[in-house]
Amino acid sequence: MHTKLLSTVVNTVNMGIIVVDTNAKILLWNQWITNHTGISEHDVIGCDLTTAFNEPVSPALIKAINNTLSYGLPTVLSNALHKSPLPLYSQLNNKNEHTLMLQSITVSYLAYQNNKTACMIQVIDASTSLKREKMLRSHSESLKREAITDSLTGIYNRRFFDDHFKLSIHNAIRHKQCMSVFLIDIDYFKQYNDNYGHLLGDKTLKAVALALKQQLARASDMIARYGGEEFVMIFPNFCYEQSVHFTERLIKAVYDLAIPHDLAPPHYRVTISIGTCSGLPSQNEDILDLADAALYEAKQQGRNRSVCKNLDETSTLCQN
Ligand SMILES: Nc1nc2c(ncn2[C@@H]2O[C@H](COP(=O)(O)OP(=O)(O)OP(=O)(O)O)[C@@H](O)[C@H]2O)c(=O)[nH]1
Repeated sequence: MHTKLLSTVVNTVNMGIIVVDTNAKILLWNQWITNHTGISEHDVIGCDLTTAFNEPVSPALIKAINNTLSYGLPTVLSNALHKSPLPLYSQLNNKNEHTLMLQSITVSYLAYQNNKTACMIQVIDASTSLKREKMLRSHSESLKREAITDSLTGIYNRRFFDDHFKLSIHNAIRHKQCMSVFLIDIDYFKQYNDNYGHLLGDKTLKAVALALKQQLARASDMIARYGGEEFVMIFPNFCYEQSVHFTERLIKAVYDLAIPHDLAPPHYRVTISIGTCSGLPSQNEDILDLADAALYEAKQQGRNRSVCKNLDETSTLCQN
């Protein structure tokens, strides 16, 4: 009665069980293994494990069995290193396509009646847990990405900028390298929204963000949405003279989008103003505050222009 119950359990359990003797001859082969090989227990009892399957068994598993039998200790085959030690198929129909099952295998030492010893191979289908793990990893990566991305424009958001800015200042001071900060603001954007509506305003914000982003050439350069219709760029190892030339490119890139703006004289199209500050920073706020002051000056001077400040010489250059 008890033996029958045990046999039912062994053949119902949702895992593969193979037991081999000290000569690697098969003593037990449960229904799960049959389901995933198409080979019945009856055909393999007494056969050598290496010949029971019609395909090769991984040498790592043979080694694990030998080790377990020699030292009486269990062995776990990591499924990161050994994906499919046994020729098992999740769905036998797929056998022709050779989609082997991903497996987690544990080899255990068995000591039973009259000092007999054997080795039990337990197999779990790791495909589902690996798939779940992969899904969770990709979900957590996309959550991380979302947390630092501005949902409207797809560029980095203010949160990312705040962290990145601190790190950039730290690196610039540490390596004694100049850096540049650019604050970029769309001109007369309130009037644009009032005249064309919020939806078109959003579309224009996206177009401007993309045009600005396309000007970035180095992986180390960063653009983020600073707030509303304002953007910020941080360029490490980028000095005053370079930033002066670069602002010209930014202004032209947005001007060339040729987005009509009937309430923005004298060009009557969407333009930007830029305030920049470059040099070797000393304190976090200095460089950003100076870029902000430069942006204010650019607005005061008529917009569609940049004002560039040099932190090292505290000189200012205005361009239009
Ligand atoms: N469509 C849209 N508008 C936004 C968004 N965020 C901020 N704005 C608008 O941007 C406008 C900014 O207006 P202001 O700060 O007065 O600046 P401005 O009209 O561009 O004037 P200047 O900067 O002086 O040229 C406001 O009308 C905000 O509602 C957004 O996500 N979408």
